[in-house]
Amino acid sequence: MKNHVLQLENAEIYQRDNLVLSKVNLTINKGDFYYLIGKTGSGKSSLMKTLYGDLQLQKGTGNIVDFDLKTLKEKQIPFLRRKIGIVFQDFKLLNDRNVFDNLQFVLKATGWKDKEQMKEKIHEVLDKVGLKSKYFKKPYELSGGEQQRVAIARALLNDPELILADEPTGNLDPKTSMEVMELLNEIHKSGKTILMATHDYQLIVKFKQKTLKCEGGELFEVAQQASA
Ligand SMILES: Nc1ncnc2c1ncn2[C@@H]1O[C@H](COP(=O)(O)OP(=O)(O)OP(=O)(O)O)[C@@H](O)[C@H]1O
Repeated sequence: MKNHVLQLENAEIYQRDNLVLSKVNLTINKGDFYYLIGKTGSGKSSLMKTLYGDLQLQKGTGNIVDFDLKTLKEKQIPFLRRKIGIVFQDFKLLNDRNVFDNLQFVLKATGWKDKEQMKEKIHEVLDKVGLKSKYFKKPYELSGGEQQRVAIARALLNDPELILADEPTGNLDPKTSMEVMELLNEIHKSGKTILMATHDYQLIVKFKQKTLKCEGGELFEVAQQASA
């Protein structure tokens, strides 16, 4: 039985005409947690963007949650994004609506219709991130850590096969970063697969996981406590 949710073989990652990473070979299996580290400009975000269909995979092969990245068409991208949860550094919540409506917006956009089922799902994911009582708050009424928890709840809505987190603690202070990391760790332990780009070596040392590094235009696995 196929066990991987992501597989790249001899992939080349481009930003326009610039080759950012070459010879990328990567397999992420169900239940894995990988950090993605590397100096600024080394290609972490470019790799992430390729994985969620924001950049086209031009060379090599790539398969993510059963989508072929090489032949991925614009109209398939929303379907790909239903099967992966994405968490960004800057949360990307809609400030003109409350937490509940932020989450309902995503459910409606991904095909949910039944109001009761949506309500149940929203309360379930908010409960998971410890924010059940704050569903009526607007994002700007929440702390940075709480906003990131909402973004994580949003990523969980469609029970994703893979969570891609691009610097999820990048805008948070060290204590809040630890709390968000503990949450991601819990989510991982509940069976989710996670790939997380980060600069935060304190987190990497405290929460040891397998680690990939972008360096010199290539990607490779490193020992767990490596520093940049
Ligand atoms: N939109 C873009 N157009 C052209 N080149 C880009 C674009 N975005 C990034 N690049 C270039 O691609 C390379 C990799 O950048 P990328 O953002 O993937 O690095 P990163 O490791 O995520 O850096 P950071 O840690 O600062 O976020 C850099 O040389 C960068 O200048």
